[in-house]
Amino acid sequence: MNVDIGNALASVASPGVSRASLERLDEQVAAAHERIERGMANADHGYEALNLPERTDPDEIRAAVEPVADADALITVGIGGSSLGAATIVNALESDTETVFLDNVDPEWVSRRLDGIALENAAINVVSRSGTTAETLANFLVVRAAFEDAGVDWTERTIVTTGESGPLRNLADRHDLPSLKVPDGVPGRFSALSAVGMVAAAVCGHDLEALLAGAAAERESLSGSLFECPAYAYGATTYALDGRGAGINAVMPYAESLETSAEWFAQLWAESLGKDDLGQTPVRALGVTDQHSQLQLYRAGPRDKLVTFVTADADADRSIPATDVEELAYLGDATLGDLLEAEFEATEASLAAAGRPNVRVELEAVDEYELGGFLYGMEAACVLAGELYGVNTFEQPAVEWAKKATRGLLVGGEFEEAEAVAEKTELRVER
Ligand SMILES: O=P(O)(O)OC[C@H]1O[C@H](O)[C@H](O)[C@@H](O)[C@@H]1O
Repeated sequence: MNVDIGNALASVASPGVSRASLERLDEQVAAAHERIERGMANADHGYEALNLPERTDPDEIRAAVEPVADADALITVGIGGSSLGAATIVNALESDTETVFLDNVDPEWVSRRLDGIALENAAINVVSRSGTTAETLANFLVVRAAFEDAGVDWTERTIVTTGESGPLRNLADRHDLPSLKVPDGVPGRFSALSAVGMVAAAVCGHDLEALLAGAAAERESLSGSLFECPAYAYGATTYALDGRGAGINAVMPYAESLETSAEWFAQLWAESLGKDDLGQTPVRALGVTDQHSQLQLYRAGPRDKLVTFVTADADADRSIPATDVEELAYLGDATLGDLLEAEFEATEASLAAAGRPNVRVELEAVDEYELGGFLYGMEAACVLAGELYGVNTFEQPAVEWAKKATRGLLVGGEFEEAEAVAEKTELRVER
């Protein structure tokens, strides 16, 4: 990936960061890079994620999915980092395999998605690092029962990706299911370039080697200077802008195929950096659609946000038919791709003209190689930002309270968190 941070400079935007400030910040980037390189060399927890291009074995993944390589449909059961990386890759690329990601427990939605799939030749990709995540286990039990009700042997259609122990590992062992191990030392949100994110890609027939090659190329670009490394340029610029008031980062891909990547980025950024009262709030947006939705706020609302445009050269285009409607004649000489490109450039310039900081992240295409580079690059940007914030990038203790409250509400027992639910302060306004 390449980045263009020109519209984040103080000469363009407020808040903005001066080139001199970036040059001073570059000294911290160099020190952070040394820590990152050390962490990678030692395979330390979290930093190990940046070793995945060398650690992930595509042959091992393909061998595990071989029994279901012919699947017409793939149901991925996981949540958070155990779903979003896979969904980003699969939703970005074309495949004949119908894919469903069950990462919520909304009963109507789960039923509608399941009822819409012919289970006879479908496969189940169940993913959970801990093997204990309530939503994933609940959905897996529901999906398994649906297979049984359809008379389909789920044990012949299920791939498990989980840790060395836990309920899912026990299930895989008990039924001798094809299984893969989540990589040690890699938090879920950083695991897209491992079996966690790539089993789904393998079933869909995507090029795993190209994904990893793109990531490896991004790995090679990591250097001690933000002026030489796109990932660090992005991580350092977002950190500097947050420190100057841009506490919100709206990620706005100009490609429908990259919409899910904004959801993946939101977890990566929020769960890694949202600690110690610090962190930048990711907002998911989509170009051109949000030009007719959120752009008003981005251009004329509070000066508290950065817009991250993600662009990719599309390989397919489509002409806009000529029309005799005079007001629309200007469209008839263009293609949809021309219109999308013009709208992106106009929106980018519109924000710059209003002094609103924005950054461009450029992919040369939406293909496995570029996707691998983007996933790796944003992960490296996040690791760098975490070093600059001085937070523990790789843990997420704040998500545990709600889990305990949920357990307490469902099973009772000694969960003070559940008692807090009963003590909610109310001020109801009813029709
Ligand atoms: O992979 P699992 O153990 O099922 O965890 C799935 C997700 O839930 C956890 O609560 C964390 O918030 C995420 O970082 C993680 O990716």
